[in-house]
Parts: sequence; structure tokens; C-alpha cells
Amino acid sequence: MSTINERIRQQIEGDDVVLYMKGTPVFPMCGFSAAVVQVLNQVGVPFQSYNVLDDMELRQGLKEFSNWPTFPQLYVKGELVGGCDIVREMYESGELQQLLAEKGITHKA
Ligand SMILES: N[C@@H](CCC(=O)N[C@@H](CS)C(=O)NCC(=O)O)C(=O)O
Ligand code: FES
Repeated sequence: MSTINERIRQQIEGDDVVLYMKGTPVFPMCGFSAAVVQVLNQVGVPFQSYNVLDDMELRQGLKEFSNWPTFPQLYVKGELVGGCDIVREMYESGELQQLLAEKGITHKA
């Protein structure tokens, strides 16, 4: 495995919920990323985020790692859930909340 893939693997296995985004949760640099931050805040689960605008190797590596060409990318327990459209749809249908509950990811205190 290449170094970048190892780094990604460590990141997505290091936290239950990982968001690769443009900007930060406090200062998102794109509306798509902001939308997923908003969903996660609504659901109330803690998440780790990485800013792909700060790291071109990560930005490129993730597209190949997950075969997913855009950001945001949301991972739960090491698996890609999807981007903005998928996350929003899953939130609206309740599927996202169900997935998180099934994986034992609890709300922030
Ligand atoms: N429909 C996409 C919207 C996300 C999107 O189109 N992202 C673009 C613009 S922010 C992107 O990441 N392009 C590749 C790049 O900037 O490296 C989704 O559901 O996540
Ligand atoms: S940065 Fe332009 S659409 Fe995301």
C-alpha cells in the first residue's frame, strides 16, 4: 500500500465519523462541505474533519482511494457513506441516524 493510502486508512479508522471537507467545520470553504457539517451538527454526533484544501496529496489520494471524485466525503467506521447529496438524502429519510445508531455511535453529551 502506498503511504497516502496508509495515511487515509489510519485517519478513517482513527475516528468513528470522519469528514473530508473544504475548509473547517467553523469556516467551511464550500457550500457542499458546509451542508454536511450542518447535518452532522443537527444529528449531534462528534466527528473528526480534515481540510483537503490544505493538503493536495490527501485531496488527490482520497479520490483514488475511494473512487469518489469530489468533496465532501463522509466516512463512518472506516467506510465511505457518500458526499453531500447522499448524506442530505439519508438524513432526511432518517437512514443516516439509523446507520449511526447501528454502528453504536452516540450523540454528544
Ligand atoms: N454533488 C456533490 C457535490 C460536491 C462537489 O461537486 N464537489 C466538487 C466541488 S467542491 C469537488 O470536490 N471537486 C473536486 C475537487 O475540488 O477536488 C456531492 O454530493 O457531494
Ligand atoms: S469549492 Fe466551488 S463548489 Fe465547492
